[in-house]
Amino acid sequence: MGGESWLMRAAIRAAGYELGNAVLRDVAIEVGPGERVGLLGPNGAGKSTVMKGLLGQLPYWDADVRWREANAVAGGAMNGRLAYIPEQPILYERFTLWEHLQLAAAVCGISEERLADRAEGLLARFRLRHVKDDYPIKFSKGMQQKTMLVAAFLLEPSVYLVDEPFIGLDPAAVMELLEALDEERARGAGVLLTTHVLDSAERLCDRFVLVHEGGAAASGTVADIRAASGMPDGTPLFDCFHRLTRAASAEGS
Ligand SMILES: Nc1ncnc2c1ncn2[C@@H]1O[C@H](COP(=O)(O)OP(=O)(O)OP(=O)(O)O)[C@@H](O)[C@H]1O
Repeated sequence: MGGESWLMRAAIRAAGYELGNAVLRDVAIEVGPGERVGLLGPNGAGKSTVMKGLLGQLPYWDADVRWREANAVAGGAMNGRLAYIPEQPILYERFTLWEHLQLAAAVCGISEERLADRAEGLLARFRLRHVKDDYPIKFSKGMQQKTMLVAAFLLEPSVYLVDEPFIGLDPAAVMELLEALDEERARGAGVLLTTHVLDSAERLCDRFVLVHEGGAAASGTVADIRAASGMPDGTPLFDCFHRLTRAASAEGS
């Protein structure tokens, strides 16, 4: 995978929206070059909270996040390593699509030349070239999501954090997204994605972290998840997920 050698390891002790009030405890996530890791869990389990914490957007984040490079370990420094593709587009009313890309480039230290070089291809790929001087606030929801995709792919990060990629995009756009992610994986990027579409997750991801009621219910390959759920070989992830979340809810009640 592009000769890259690094590993992101996040050990989250506690995280939440008010200091001392944890909505998430004891969740560990690892992503390496070329890997696709699925962060799964029911509504309210804490998936978006993990993403926000990794991005430094949580008031309460007691976690140890390390990047292991070939021969060194770096703590915390996320700049330029992560790109976030949110489920709900984050857009500025007064900025055109091109200005959104200029802003993303400026924040991440990408030169105007690099922006011009890379953005045109991405706009063409996601079929947005004809609206690059229009205001995304007036776009359809799917076009707004694609605006977020272009901004993220522009950055060429180590890890893509992708929140629910299969909702809101049309099937062609989902294919384009998956192809673009595959090209980035070939470059050496990793992907951490959240989704409720478990059959797609099973097909696409190498490993999984299943969060439930603010904790890790299981993690590993699909075989590990099957073993943790006590289900036989060949059982779809969907059934393992239900077995595990029901068992955890029953224990908690
Ligand atoms: N801004 C916020 N302020 C306070 N609590 C929040 C906030 N956002 C989320 N929470 C709480 O944190 C917990 C985890 O929410 P989170 O959004 O991480 O879940 P999720 O797994 O992403 O759910 P979904 O699948 O519905 O998107 C929930 O109990 C939720 O109510």
